[in-house]
Amino acid sequence: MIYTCTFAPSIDYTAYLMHFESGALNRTDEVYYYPGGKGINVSRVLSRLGLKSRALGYAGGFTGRFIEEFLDAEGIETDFIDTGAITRINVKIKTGQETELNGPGPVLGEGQLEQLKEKVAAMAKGDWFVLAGSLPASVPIQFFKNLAVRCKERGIHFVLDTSGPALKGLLDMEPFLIKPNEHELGEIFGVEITTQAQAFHYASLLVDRGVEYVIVSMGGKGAIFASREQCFTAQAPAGKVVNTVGSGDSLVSGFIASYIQHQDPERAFRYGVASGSATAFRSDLCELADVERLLPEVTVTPIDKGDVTK
Ligand SMILES: Nc1ncnc2c1ncn2[C@@H]1O[C@H](COP(=O)(O)OP(=O)(O)OP(=O)(O)O)[C@@H](O)[C@H]1O
Ligand SMILES: O=P(O)(O)OC[C@@]1(O)O[C@H](CO)[C@@H](O)[C@@H]1O
Repeated sequence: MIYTCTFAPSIDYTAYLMHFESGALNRTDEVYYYPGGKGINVSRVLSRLGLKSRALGYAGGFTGRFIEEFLDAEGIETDFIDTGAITRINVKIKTGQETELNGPGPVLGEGQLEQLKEKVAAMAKGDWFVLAGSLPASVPIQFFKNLAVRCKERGIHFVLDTSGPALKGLLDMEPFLIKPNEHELGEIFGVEITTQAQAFHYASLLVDRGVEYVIVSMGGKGAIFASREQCFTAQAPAGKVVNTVGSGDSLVSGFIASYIQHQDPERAFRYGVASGSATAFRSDLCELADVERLLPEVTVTPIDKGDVTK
């Protein structure tokens, strides 16, 4: 079973308008309400790619109910722990440029953390635990480390897609896959990363620290893949960008979906990049047909590890 875990889900209130002026009354043209949060996006894309998953995490209030009902209507199993508070609404403003306003995550007590621990304890060898999205700063990093240790001990694939101090704090837990974007990777090392060569250099340092697969997503510039054995670059296909929210999560889903079927990292990487771009070219997340159509347009090139320089 694939379990996704979103500590801070959201409703993504996505508004399209021609111009946005800060400090003025703006009226929107079209609006959409999507269930959001990185783990939830991973579950939604997996479902579109034909894979079952169970969405874990924390939700509450009328917004939490909206998310559960939406996922239920899409046939996605949920098992959220009640926060007793209203789950955040994140505002995504689309004017050609993309502006985001993300709310704070929930405040959690020990009992609520214990409940998640029990769910992870019940997972079995070969399962996947995808911990994605921001993690509340109030939860001690040791809590997440313990979850990662549990995954390692039980042969559960631990996929980590978070940012900031939580990402930095969990790198040494030997996750199976991490997928920072170029900014998140730069944050780990306190540098700015703009080229694939730089991304390779720093991704390789993470592989040396024990991460099995590192994918660095770079928006329209594509992505890079690094592991102990192989390195690849991928060029993203060209297309009309509509909404890139969730494109990174779609990359993670596409990778997992293909990897489960073929255990081939290169093939999974290509499928992941096609999934990421397919989402960038739609208002909501990608559908299987979009991914299959874009797949031949993704160029994956092997890189000699010896050629990886800054
Ligand atoms: N402008 C674009 N054109 C083509 N493909 C894109 C574009 N932006 C994103 N993608 C695709 O989506 C993948 C992930 O994008 P990105 O690096 O923006 O992820 P991210 O920052 O983690 O996104 P999010 O956090 O919103 O999910 C890229 O590797 C690429 O395949
Ligand atoms: O605030 P976080 O948890 O870092 O990111 C949350 C978020 O921006 O990420 C998803 C896209 O990846 C959106 O659905 C959601 O609104």
